[in-house]
Amino acid sequence: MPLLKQARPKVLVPEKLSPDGLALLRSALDVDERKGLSPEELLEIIPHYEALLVRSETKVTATVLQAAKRLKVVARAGVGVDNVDVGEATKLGIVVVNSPSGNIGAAAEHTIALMMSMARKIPEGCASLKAGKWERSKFVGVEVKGKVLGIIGLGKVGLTVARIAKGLGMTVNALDPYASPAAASSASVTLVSSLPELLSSADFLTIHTPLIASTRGMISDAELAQMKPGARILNVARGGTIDEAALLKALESGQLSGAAIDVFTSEPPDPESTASKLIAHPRAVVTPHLGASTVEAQENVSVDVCEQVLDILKGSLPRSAVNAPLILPEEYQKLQPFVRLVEKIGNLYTQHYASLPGGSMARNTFDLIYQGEVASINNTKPLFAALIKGLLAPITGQEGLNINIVNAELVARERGIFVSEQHSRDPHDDSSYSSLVTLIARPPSRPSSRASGLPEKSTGAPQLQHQRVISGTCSGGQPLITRLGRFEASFAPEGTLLICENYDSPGKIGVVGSILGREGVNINFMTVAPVSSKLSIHNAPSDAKFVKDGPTEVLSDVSGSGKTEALMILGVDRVVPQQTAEDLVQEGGVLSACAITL
Ligand SMILES: NC(=O)c1ccc[n+]([C@@H]2O[C@H](COP(=O)([O-])OP(=O)(O)OC[C@H]3O[C@@H](n4cnc5c(N)ncnc54)[C@H](O)[C@@H]3O)[C@@H](O)[C@H]2O)c1
Ligand SMILES: O=C(O)[C@H](O)COP(=O)(O)O
Repeated sequence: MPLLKQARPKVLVPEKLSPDGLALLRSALDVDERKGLSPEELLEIIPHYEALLVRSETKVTATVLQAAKRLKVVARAGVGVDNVDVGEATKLGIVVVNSPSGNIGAAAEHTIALMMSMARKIPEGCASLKAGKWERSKFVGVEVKGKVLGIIGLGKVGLTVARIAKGLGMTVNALDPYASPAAASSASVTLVSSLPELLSSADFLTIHTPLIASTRGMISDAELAQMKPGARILNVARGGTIDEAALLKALESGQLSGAAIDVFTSEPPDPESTASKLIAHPRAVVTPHLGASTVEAQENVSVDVCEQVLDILKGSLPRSAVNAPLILPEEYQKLQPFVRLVEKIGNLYTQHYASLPGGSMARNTFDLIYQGEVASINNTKPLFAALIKGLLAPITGQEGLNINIVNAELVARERGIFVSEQHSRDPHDDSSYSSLVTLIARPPSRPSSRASGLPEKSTGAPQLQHQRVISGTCSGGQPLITRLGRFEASFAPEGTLLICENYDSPGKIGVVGSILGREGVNINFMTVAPVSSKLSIHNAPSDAKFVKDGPTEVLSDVSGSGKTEALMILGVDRVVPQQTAEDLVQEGGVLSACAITL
């Protein structure tokens, strides 16, 4: 029989990307280069892809992201992610990565190239000569040496521009409320405290900020009027930071001697737009968003983001995620087994306790307690995300599967789930394990259960409600459940399990086995979990902790029957029908039977 070939993840590349990065992808993924897609075509094909690689042209809108059913990552081969709806991607659990430093040098050199071109009228001289003319006196320029360069945004590109400009003999002033004074001073840049101060001192003004609320339209009529008459302006950052109509007016009036622009509010500009009039102005030096267009920069950004795409599709964390927390690879290695454990604990919680009176989501406030070695992990975001995923996966289907460190907090907030994470390095009571993770569901307080509209039904057994606790550890890198409610357990949370609560009496196993056998359900393994003699959980809301409890008999006889209870956990080979679970209670005499799949 021919072997079924497993489908490889698919990557859509709708823009020109350097082949160096794409070559890395081809070993593991199907790379689909589809340049020139219309927005409608993109929307139509995006459901087939696990990854999308773009530059600044493709508009990755909320509609595109919502249509992308399998998308795990949007990779921006460059810096600016303003063409990606990062908020929507976060909601959907799609990681957005970029290449924050691959094209800094290219953008800075392009800025300097435009400044020199504008100062020395290179484009005009070149065009004139190509037109067969020899016009020398018409193209007299100015020198930059000894002039003042004003920089708005002293980030990676801004600082690189500043260093080159210093080398050209310029004085450099900068405005950036978040810039490091040490970095500015080491580049001999004077940080000024206000925009008017920067504008009035600059012979050349250059913008190197992202396009955000505080920078949109930051240079308009009023600001241009504050500049020295005859000053020159540059924008190699983002269209929209300078008001194009105001800039055109300032060029026409002669307030500005020149403008050098690489980026526009709409790209490519509409032929009827103000931007197109600006482009046509004789004292404007313009390029079609070429700041990052060097062979070197394109290789850098392509390799950078393609490596990250591979990481994400392998299940690791990328190094430059725009919407995910930074977790170092070595820390992640340590976390990984516990991520699986916590997800299993959450999943087990919902499936097991949802079958009890009151239902799982009657409780929405949890304590997640890390004890022993695991408590030394500081960045527990992946564990938090795993818990939310585990809790919700059994009741939300596809949405549950899409929960990850990108959107876990948002999802938890939207669903009103509160988790208090607690670290305790003190040795825990069960010292046979080096690490222990415990989930405790707090009983709903009266006002909040009313507010949530999910009142918990009384089971007539308040002690049971107080024992919604699951503990686990990692043994040989594999998850192991060590406590389920009042019972001291030891089972791997894998596959289909039947969890039966019963009185610990001879012959019970045989009865259960024969009922299951009658239904064609095979038992793979069985383990009995006695009532724990060691631990109990006190219901302290904010500082839940383990304490030694009273005499064992009190715990063993929570039902008040005088008999000893135990939990029987059976690993079975197929899903157990609800009717069979009911038969186990009716005919088999077990107290409760709950079938779960982990
Ligand atoms: N034209 C191109 O091809 C090209 C190439 C690379 C980068 N870029 C663009 O250049 C810009 C800068 O890139 P970067 O890598 O230096 O980014 P960066 O994040 O390193 O630097 C941006 C700086 O702007 C500062 N800033 C933010 N708001 C500000 C405000 N209101 N006033 C003053 N400063 C403010 C920040 O503090 C930061 O220091 C981005 O918009 C990027 O997309 C364009
Ligand atoms: O933000 C960036 O990295 C630049 O604007 C480059 O854009 P590009 O990849 O479309 O050239």
